[in-house]
Amino acid sequence: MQMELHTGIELAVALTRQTTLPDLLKTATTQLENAFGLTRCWALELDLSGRTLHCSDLAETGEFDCGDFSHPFAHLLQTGKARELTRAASYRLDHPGFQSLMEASDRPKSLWLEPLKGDDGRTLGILVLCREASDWDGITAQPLYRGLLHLLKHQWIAQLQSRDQVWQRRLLKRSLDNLHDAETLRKRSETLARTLVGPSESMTSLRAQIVRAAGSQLSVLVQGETGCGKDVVARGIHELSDRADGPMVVVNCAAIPDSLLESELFGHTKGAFSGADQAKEGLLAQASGGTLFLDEIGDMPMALQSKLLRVLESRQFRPLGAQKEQHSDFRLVAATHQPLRQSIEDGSFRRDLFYRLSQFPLQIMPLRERLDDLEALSRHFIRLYTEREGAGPLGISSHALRALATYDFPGNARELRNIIELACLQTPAGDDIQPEILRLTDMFPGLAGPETHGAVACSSDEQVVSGTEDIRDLKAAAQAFEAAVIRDRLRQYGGNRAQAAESLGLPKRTLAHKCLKYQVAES
Ligand SMILES: Nc1ncnc2c1ncn2[C@@H]1O[C@H](COP(=O)(O)OP(=O)(O)OP(=O)(O)O)[C@@H](O)[C@H]1O
Repeated sequence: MQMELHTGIELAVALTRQTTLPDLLKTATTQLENAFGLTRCWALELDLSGRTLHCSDLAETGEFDCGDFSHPFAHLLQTGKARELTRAASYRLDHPGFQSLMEASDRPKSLWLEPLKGDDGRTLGILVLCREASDWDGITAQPLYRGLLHLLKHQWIAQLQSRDQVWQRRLLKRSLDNLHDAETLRKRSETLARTLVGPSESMTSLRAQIVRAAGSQLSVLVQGETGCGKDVVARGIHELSDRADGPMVVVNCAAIPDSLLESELFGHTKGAFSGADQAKEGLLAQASGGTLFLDEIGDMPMALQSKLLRVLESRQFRPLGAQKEQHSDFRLVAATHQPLRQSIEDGSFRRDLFYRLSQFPLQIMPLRERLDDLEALSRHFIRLYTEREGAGPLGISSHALRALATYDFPGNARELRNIIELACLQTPAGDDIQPEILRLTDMFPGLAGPETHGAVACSSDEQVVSGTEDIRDLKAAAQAFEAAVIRDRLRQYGGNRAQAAESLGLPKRTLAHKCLKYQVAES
């Protein structure tokens, strides 16, 4: 009796010391084997779904489907009653997992199958006791056996509960993290909405994408018609990124002559070419730690595209005339109003560079397709005007907003801004902008869409001459004519600037400049 008590206490201490369920089951089965002279003891654990018993000691075959009655455990779980199984009976069961359990137990003469349930009736699993004798009552009736089982069940439940708690804590943490992410996303989108204005669905979704893009290091390609806000988007990405304290270097690839673009980007050593009397750091190097914004990337010459691709792959580059390569840790944002896929087909843009640039593609819808943004944008531009000029109109009338909504804004938000600023100039401080002040069609008639083409916008000499009596401002009329011709020519060549420029006897860059100036969209 004394001995049994001593053994019982030792076993209990060993069981209560285990901190994981596998350790607990391992300790319990070893103790049962030692204390009762078993040849083997197995613990099978019921999984959370309650459909499968697992025996981790039987690596590959240790899974027992609770609905499969070709092994004895399904029946045992159903009845909930412990029972003996003889070696002879075991041969009749052809379940492969059960047969490997028998093999691993050296085919004992008798098995005792003991289902284990918690006090709440929840089934925990099964103990399988193996032995060369059939006298199970001699063991199962012992207080030590009953006591051990009781303690095992208690500890088993404690382990499951702590596993549940860990799981719950993890779930809670994950939900909190998600909530936190969503909250951060919402706050950043709100901040962005102060500079990238517009309540439309497409603007709201664009802001959310910008916040996501800003949180990554992926190269971003911003596409959209001229004047639709690509520059604002690029700045938003930089300012919301963890590089916000670093530089944002902006390069307009269309504005720098081809011959200079490479040395501007890569920099050069002293004497690298005639005229290079000073070494100059390139824009790639200046952008290190920050963001490099390559605007109008579609205008980058082919030879430079290959070099840029190499830089993007390694962030290494060699200034002109230099022996050594340099490293620059910049994040790239590129933008274009050109349909780059078309340029790839035409052979004027590298496909591999396109894919490198557009790891995170962003598309800005033209203003005419998101008229929901008109009012907010107009008020935003009025506010900017009054802040800058110190005075100006109070707002804009609903009639004026309706008038704006009838216009198709080929120059997008930039054109709206110009229209609003001109209207601000003509509206007395404290008044609202009225529709008659808005110069939607007469600033650049050629830009206002086919239905508003006036005489000046037509390309026929006769019509131009016949419309001259209306002209009050020769410079504006000449510009309008120029814009209309460019617009028509671009239409004729399906938006291909190179062909349009050639047909007008203009360098491509001059045409690009004029398109920017007159807000001429490609098609
Ligand atoms: N959603 C917007 N919210 C506030 N301002 C905007 C928005 N979109 C454009 N703007 C304003 O419109 C003008 C033109 O925008 P931006 O220069 O970003 O256009 P872009 O697409 O880069 O033009 P381009 O094709 O000529 O490079 C800027 O004054 C800019 O601040």
